[in-house]
Amino acid sequence: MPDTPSAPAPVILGNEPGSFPHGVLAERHPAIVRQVRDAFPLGPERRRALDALLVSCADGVVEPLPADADPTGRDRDRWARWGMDAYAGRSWYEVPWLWAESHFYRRLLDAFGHFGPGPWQGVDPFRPAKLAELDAPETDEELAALDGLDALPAEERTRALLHGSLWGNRADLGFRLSDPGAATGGGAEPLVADDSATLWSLLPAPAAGAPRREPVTLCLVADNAGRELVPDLLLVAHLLAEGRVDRAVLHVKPYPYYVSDATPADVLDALRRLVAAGGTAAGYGERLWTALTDGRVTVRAHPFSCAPLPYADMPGDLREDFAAATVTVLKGDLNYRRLVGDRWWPPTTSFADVTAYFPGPVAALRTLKSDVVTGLDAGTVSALEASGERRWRTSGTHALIQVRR
Ligand SMILES: O=P(O)(O)OC[C@H]1O[C@](O)(CO)[C@@H](O)[C@@H]1O
Repeated sequence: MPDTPSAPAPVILGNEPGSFPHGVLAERHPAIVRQVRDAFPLGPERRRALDALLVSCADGVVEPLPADADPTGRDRDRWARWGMDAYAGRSWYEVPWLWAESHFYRRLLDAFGHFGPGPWQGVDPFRPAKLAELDAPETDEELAALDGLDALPAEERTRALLHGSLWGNRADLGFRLSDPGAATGGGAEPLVADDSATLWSLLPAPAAGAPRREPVTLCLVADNAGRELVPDLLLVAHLLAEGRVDRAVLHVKPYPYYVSDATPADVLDALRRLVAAGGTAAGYGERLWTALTDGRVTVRAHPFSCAPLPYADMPGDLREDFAAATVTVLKGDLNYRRLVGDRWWPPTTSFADVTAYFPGPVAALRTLKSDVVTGLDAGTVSALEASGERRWRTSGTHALIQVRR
């Protein structure tokens, strides 16, 4: 029996040296700043801004967004609503870890000049790494392997594409920065929760000759670009082709975020990659291209997708989007943190209870890359604890499929 929480668990902070969140703030963030600094021929002003961010990461406090951080002024208002007034002046390590990480990326883009005006306005500082991943031989191999799918029975093909999308979440560039081995470990890794049968009960394959039913809409809240987004797109194309889904809304980030998170530009890159791949992959790519042009698939980049807050705080228009979907599938670790709240839940806490606020059926497809987890049964937790694998929560070697109808 899952445990119903009697009160919210403590929010995860990054203030404990030696903990995973502390390492992200103290080590990963400076490494990301240096990577961006080295990847572009930035002028002195931008380099100074990035160096100032490095100093701030080491021992600084959260500062209000400067007046020139956002030419439209709208983003400053948003950050005010998202907690800036409460957190400005406090240490990066003492505010919620989710907030600190999310805000770091906003500051990094600022320092880089992404919000302009200037030559780097609109440029994605992570694009070189994203494109390298999309062009890697491993991507060719993964796409060529799709040719073998046609021989599989329909249900196995669907399962293979779901698992491709799930484990594609291990391909996360920010993750690899500090743990290069983690994303490449071979072999099928164990699922710690698998509600895929519930997912398919929400998206059944239409039986031949069955009466027309209500249109089925899938909301897919994407995570990383490149080798995660490609299998996400394949899954969407497949569900459309099978008639399990009539329409799909793909949510991506409005600006570069958490190194490899997908933006609209990344959707185009991935789609072009599919279409150019030939074979079965190109067939999926072309189907998706058509579905985008006829409106069955739409792409949305909502500002809240880059908010430093849990989905429980989502605004009304986004709530309506999710409420209109037959099911919303959230990809990846960060979306999971935002879905269940980035808290020290006991792992057996009921997933259904902590997502009860979500405006409709919701599914999480996630590899475990941070401490938060819910919805595990007690036996699974004991087995994980007994396995001697200290980092099962954070190493990306385990995954889950959780669904709340
Ligand atoms: O790409 P994903 O699966 O959302 O994972 C990103 C994860 O990486 C981190 O930045 C560090 O692990 C987490 O904060 C975040 O949850």
